[in-house]
Amino acid sequence: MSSIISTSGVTSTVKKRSTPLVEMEGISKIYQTGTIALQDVNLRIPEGEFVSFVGPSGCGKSTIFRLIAGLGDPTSGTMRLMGMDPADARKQSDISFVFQDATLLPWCKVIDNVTLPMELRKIPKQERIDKAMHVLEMVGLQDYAHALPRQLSGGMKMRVSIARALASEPKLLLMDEPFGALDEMTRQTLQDELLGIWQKDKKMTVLFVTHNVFEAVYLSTSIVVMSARPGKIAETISVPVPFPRNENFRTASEFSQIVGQVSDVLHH
Ligand SMILES: Nc1ncnc2c1ncn2[C@@H]1O[C@H](COP(=O)(O)OP(=O)(O)OP(=O)(O)O)[C@@H](O)[C@H]1O
Repeated sequence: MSSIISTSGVTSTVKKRSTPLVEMEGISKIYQTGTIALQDVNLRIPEGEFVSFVGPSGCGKSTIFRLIAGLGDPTSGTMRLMGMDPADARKQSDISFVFQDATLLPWCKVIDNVTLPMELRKIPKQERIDKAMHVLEMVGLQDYAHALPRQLSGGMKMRVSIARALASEPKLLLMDEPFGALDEMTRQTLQDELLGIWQKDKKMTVLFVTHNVFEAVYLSTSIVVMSARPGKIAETISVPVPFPRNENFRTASEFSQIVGQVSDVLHH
């Protein structure tokens, strides 16, 4: 089991020898308003991990994602993606985003929503349709390719959003509270589907923001627990439980023990 990462000043063991997919060293971000969103963040995430970020509102989770995606620069510190300068890495490989709001274009059919980013990147029409149908099948929506978003439930809309993100075969998938607006049953179904997709493609790394500690423990190989004002990594907790995980894990003593461990760090 590879593990990650570090907390401010303390770097934990990285058993995997390959270049980390995401590497942050002494990253700070101060917005123009003077808010110190991140202070001295050190992070090393090997390829193929599923890492969740939890922490109080405003601790800088989305800021970390924005820096990785290139939506703004750090105030200080160094960052490398896939062992490269971030701008070069972003040109070479895809980084996809999924947000809490599925952000589908309401007047476009499901398939057109999924193919749109590929169209913008000038991928030939037949190729983008083939890829879109493939990812829609992965999320079980192949029969809804020609439906409009308003004909779908909240969970189905999120599946379309995930399919759209997967269509470009990203090396890195950033998910910012994707299941936050869904009911518990739908959320759990989508968690299992997402894990199934991630396991099929061992090279895709997923970074996942959630406020739900149970969700973080169920999904992740490691959990980055953050603290606020200023935003820092309080601790990184490994979840050394093999995949595939299923309902039995949710009721296992190991599960509640790790939930307790994460909650303890969150509340201190
Ligand atoms: N564009 C911005 N300009 C100024 N301050 C900002 C900006 N974006 C975020 N902040 C501030 O930076 C801090 C970190 O915000 P961020 O959105 O990264 O936190 P978060 O952990 O994702 O929060 P939440 O869990 O509520 O989504 C907050 O205090 C926020 O108000």
